[in-house]
Amino acid sequence: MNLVSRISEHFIDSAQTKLSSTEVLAAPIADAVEAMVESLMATGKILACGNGGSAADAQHFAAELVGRYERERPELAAIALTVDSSILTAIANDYAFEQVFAKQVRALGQPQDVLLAISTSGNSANVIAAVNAAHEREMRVVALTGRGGGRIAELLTDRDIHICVPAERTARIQEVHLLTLHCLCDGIDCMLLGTE
Ligand SMILES: O=C(CO)[C@@H](O)[C@H](O)[C@H](O)[C@H](O)COP(=O)(O)O
Ligand SMILES: [Zn+2]
Repeated sequence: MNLVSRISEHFIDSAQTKLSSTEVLAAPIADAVEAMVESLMATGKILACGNGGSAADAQHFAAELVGRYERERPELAAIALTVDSSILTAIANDYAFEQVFAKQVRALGQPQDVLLAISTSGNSANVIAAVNAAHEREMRVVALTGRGGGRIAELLTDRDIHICVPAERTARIQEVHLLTLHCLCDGIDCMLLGTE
C-alpha cells in the first residue's frame, strides 16, 4: 500500500466533492442564512444536533455563533443539544436514545427558533425525532444531510431548508458539512455587519 498516494486521493476526492456541490448547495445555504438571521433578529435561537462527527459539527457551529467566527460582533443565540451529559444520559436511560434531542427541542424550542439537524445519512432516529419535535413547536428546520437525504428528506416541509450534499461517503459528506457551516457563519456575519 502506498500511503502517500492514498492520502493524495483523499485530498482530490474531497476537493472534487466540494466543487461538484457548489452549484447544488449555494442556493439552499443562502436560504438557510436568511432563515437563521430572521430567527436571530426575532430573538430566536438555533438549536443544533447530530451524532458522532455531526455532534462535533453542531458544537462547532454553536461555538462560532455564541463566540465568534472571523469578525467581532454581538453574541448570537445557539445551543448544541449534544453537550449536557446529564440530560443526554437521563433521557437515554429513562426513555430511549431516540429521544435525546427531541425532548430538548420540546423543552427549549419556540416558533421563532431554527433546528439545525445534521445527519449524513438522513436516517438517524434521534435526529428524525428532533425534526418532528421542531415541527411540533412550529420551528423551521435546516437539515444538513447527504446520500439523498434519507428519511429526513421525506419529513421536511415547504418552510424547511434542505442542504443535501450530493455524495455517498460519510467522510466526504461531513467535509462538505463543515464548509457549509462556515458559509452559514460568514453569511450571517455579512447580513448582520455588511461585507468587508
Ligand atoms: O464521523 C463519523 C464518520 O466519519 C462518525 O462518528 C459518524 O458521525 C457516526 O457514525 C454517526 O452516528 C453517523 O450518523 P449519521 O450521519 O448517519 O446521522
Ligand atoms: Zn468523521
